[in-house]
Amino acid sequence: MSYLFIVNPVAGKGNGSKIIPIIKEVMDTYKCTYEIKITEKIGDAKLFAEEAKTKNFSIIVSVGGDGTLHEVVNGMVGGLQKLGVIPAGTGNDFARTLNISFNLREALEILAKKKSIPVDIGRLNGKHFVNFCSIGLDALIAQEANKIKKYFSSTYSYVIGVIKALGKFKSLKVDLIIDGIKYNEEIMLIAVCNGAYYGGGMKIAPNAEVFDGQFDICVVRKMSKLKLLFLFPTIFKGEHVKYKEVKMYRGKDVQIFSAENMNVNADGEIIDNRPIKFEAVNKKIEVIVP
Ligand SMILES: Nc1ncnc2c1ncn2[C@@H]1O[C@H](COP(=O)(O)OP(=O)(O)OP(=O)(O)O)[C@@H](O)[C@H]1O
Repeated sequence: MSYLFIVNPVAGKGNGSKIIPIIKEVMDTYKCTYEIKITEKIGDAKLFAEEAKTKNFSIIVSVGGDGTLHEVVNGMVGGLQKLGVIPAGTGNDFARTLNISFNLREALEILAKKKSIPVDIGRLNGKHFVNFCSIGLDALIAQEANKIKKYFSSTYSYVIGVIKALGKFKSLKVDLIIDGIKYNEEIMLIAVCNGAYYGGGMKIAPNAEVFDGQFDICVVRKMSKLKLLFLFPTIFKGEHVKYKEVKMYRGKDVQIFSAENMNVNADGEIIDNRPIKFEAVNKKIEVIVP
């Protein structure tokens, strides 16, 4: 049983590189065989995970944040290896959903114990995502937050992103089709969630389960920007669902059409993608969990 650690050294403002001696120490203690590969640029994590599919590794470990994990999963999907998640990024929302400890030594010990469960992932026009995808105000917030998140905490970057994006954003008219049922909506944002958290700990889909084969879909309908400012802090505890403008749906196939331009925020990375068609893929990846 051999581990491949794919380490993003710049994740979490440099957390990724600090963890390497701890990986060696814990893996040696548990007498595990392992290899460490360090990413140098965007795309490396996906490439390393893809290459590992034909090699003798049984567990591929993403050491970084949700962006690194997104790449690793896209590289390893279709292979036989299990996935390990070491939360060394700024947000680490998927690790939060899976209850993986943010204490790196504890997270490594979880890996060494090798207990695993099958989890769902999402597919967007042939590519995959682990945690969520969103459109609307949310994608604009991520764009703004990404510009500054190297310098500030993820929550602070997110809040600044909200304020900047609110200044620019106009609501979007969309056709939302969930499992064949069409809803005409005018929205501020739609989040299609596999996991419960996004944005560094915001509980956007409080009842989401990663093994039910379905997405939890959060639709925030058109509202005044002032009201939205009051709504945002309530997402941290999942209390936004009490607002009448917030509607939660559940479904396996989700399509979104709009005459207007839509960017998609996929696990925190912005992609321009049309048509937008999400598909929940049930129990696609075996993940090491506590
Ligand atoms: N050596 C590198 N130099 C610069 N960027 C890199 C390097 N290796 C990987 N990357 C890119 O860094 C980006 C950010 O990584 P990641 O999302 O894992 O960390 P984070 O932003 O700190 O965490 P989170 O997404 O949980 O907030 C990813 O898009 C990844 O492709």
